[in-house]
Amino acid sequence: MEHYLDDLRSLKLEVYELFRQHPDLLPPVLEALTKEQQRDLVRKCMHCILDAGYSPMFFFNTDFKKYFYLAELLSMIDLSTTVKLGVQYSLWGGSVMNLGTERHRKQYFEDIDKLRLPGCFAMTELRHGSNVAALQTEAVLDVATDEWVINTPDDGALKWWIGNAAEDGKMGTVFARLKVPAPDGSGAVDDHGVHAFIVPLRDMASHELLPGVDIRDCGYKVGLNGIDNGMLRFTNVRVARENLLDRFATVERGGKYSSPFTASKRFAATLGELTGGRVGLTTASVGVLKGALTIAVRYGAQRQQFGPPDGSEIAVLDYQSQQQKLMPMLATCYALHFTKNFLIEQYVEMKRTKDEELVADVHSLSAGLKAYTTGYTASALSICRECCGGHGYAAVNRFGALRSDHDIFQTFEGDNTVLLQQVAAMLLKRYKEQFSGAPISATYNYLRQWAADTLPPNPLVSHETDMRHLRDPAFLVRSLRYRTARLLHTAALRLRKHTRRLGSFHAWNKCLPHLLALSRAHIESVMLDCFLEGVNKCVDAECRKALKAMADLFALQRIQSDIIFRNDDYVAPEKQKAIQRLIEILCSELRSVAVPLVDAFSIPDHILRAPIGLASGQSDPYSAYLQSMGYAASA
Ligand SMILES: CCCCCCCCCCCCC/C=C/C(=O)SCCNC(=O)CCNC(=O)[C@H](O)C(C)(C)COP(=O)(O)OP(=O)(O)OC[C@H]1O[C@@H](n2cnc3c(N)ncnc32)[C@H](O)[C@@H]1OP(=O)(O)O
Ligand SMILES: Cc1cc2nc3c(=O)[nH]c(=O)nc-3n(C[C@H](O)[C@H](O)[C@H](O)COP(=O)(O)OP(=O)(O)OC[C@H]3O[C@@H](n4cnc5c(N)ncnc54)[C@H](O)[C@@H]3O)c2cc1C
Repeated sequence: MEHYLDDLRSLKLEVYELFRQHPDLLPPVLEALTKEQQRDLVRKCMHCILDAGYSPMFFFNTDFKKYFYLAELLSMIDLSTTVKLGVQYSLWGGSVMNLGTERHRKQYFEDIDKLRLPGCFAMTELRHGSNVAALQTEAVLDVATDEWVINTPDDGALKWWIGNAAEDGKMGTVFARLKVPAPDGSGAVDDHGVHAFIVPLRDMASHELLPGVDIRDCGYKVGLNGIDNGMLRFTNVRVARENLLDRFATVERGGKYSSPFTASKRFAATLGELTGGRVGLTTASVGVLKGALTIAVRYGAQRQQFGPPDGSEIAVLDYQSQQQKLMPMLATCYALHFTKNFLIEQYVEMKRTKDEELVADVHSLSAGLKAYTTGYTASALSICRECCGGHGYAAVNRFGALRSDHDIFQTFEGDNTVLLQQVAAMLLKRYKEQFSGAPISATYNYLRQWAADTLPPNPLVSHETDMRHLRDPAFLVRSLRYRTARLLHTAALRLRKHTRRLGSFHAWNKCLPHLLALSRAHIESVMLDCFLEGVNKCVDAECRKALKAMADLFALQRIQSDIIFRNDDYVAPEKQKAIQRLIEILCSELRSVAVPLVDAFSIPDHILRAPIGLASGQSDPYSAYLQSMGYAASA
């Protein structure tokens, strides 16, 4: 394992060194580029990475840990480049490799890998984004010519937001309703639902749009303007029958459709292509969170404002308000660090075994963690900016660009609210299984003893205020599991009650806030488990002490802030007060090691590029900032 960590460390050093040698490729923060200039910069960045031998497709195909680590490394370099690479390799490349068969892999892998074949992942339409099953683009088989005829039936079916489409994409994986003649010869058409098709968009030589393909530019966005998102309309675009990505369903010459899977399993498999992108977005978002905290903690540790009448001014990080904003965030960042590593391990195992249970588990965990992480990072970016006061608002200190670019992480690759519901659905499914005696997979095995967990603790425990007890991992783990089990049990009861009267769809909607709370509770429970495993594996005593303090703070803050723990007297009032006191103590303790904890993210100054947050600025915090604003360097 140690050897592999060295491998990742050298990847980090090499990639960051690459950008030290090419500072011109780092997006400027002092001047606003047009979208065309940003797109050009992204193309140069991508080629620089590929020319240096970092082939994302090779990593994607052979070493997922490096692939996803590359996403984290690139996130503080430029999110447009990160996402554009993700579109090319995770989505366009991934869909061809994983929804297609050996024939498609042979035909396209090399050109996709070498960026000779820039491509798109055309799923979303104007009227449907989250609801993939309702997509309307159609692919009708013309039996006479043995071709699919791809059409956009109306404006609502215009493909929208498609990355790489407006300028660069030569081809795309287009998600369309597969329609073939009904086998009974009646002349009717069978609609087999959404499938994936390879559709050429532009001439390989002239780059002109092909007949029947109309592409418009989505124009300026809130951020990520280095990506050329486009709208696509197809008018009788003809592609060979072989262009159906036919790993999960086939159509023979003459139009016979067959699939070894049920429609739902086939749909799940098609959607499975999105899982890798969600893992990638999670790791990239953790990278942004680490960067934002590095800036805010370093700045807070040296920015002085006010002080006692008889003394000098103090660092703003010495104020409890600042500590209680940033230390729980630092703890959550470390929790997410360990959990995204767990997710990647699970993803690698899933790709190795193709185990159905694990596929479902990883779908749920990746959906939940992508939603949790990107939502947390989005709010953290605002809090970190605010913790830096006015100087956090200077473009040169990067919070603005990071916030604009990262914002959409909460929506694309699956809207967060929609994805969290996938977690609740999975938990309810496992909950029902446990009563039918079906095996419960690893991630959910704490549901096995949910009955015990949902019982309020005996009064001795709910009134226990001893610090050792409050920091006992058994208490912390059991509390978060109790919350999930309680929410799951009551959600199942409520759904059963309301379904009888409202039907399942409206019952689900009536319980939606409850279900979203259940999903978040589950994700936080998994995060604490991963965090404590990371603590136990840490060999350095000092480091382990700091990690344990953060793990305790992470869990205690969740217990302190969630009303459910007081509803059932799980935590009595005096225990709640003791928890609050302990949180303040832990924040104060962690403040003293906060800078080493963000230094440990080891984001070099030439990548961080925020003058108020540079490691080199710790002695004289203003010199780098003054220089960046055009003042001469201090002697
Ligand atoms: C080198 C650098 C690398 C960088 C890498 C980092 C970046 C990564 C890439 C970033 C790219 C960003 C650009 C953006 C691209 C996009 O946005 S692409 C489009 C994204 N769109 C979506 O995500 C659509 C979201 N909607 C859905 O996923 C589905 O519609 C749904 C909501 C999940 C399904 O809803 P519904 O129709 O109600 O069906 P269900 O009953 O819920 O599901 C049916 C069954 O399918 C299972 N399932 C669903 N999804 C998956 C999955 N992903 N994997 C496996 N299984 C799945 C679901 O559990 C159901 O199963 P059963 O219960 O057993 O029936
Ligand atoms: C910059 C950018 C790049 C993109 N790149 C691509 C790409 O390359 N390829 C591609 O195919 N797509 C891409 N997309 C589209 C993206 O995948 C969709 O925007 C996303 O899937 C959400 O769909 P939507 O925008 O239609 O929102 P909707 O699904 O309409 O959601 C709108 C609101 O309704 C809520 N909502 C929807 N359904 C429910 C529900 N069941 N329960 C509760 N609330 C609900 C959502 O939470 C959200 O707040 C991109 C989008 C952007 C902005």
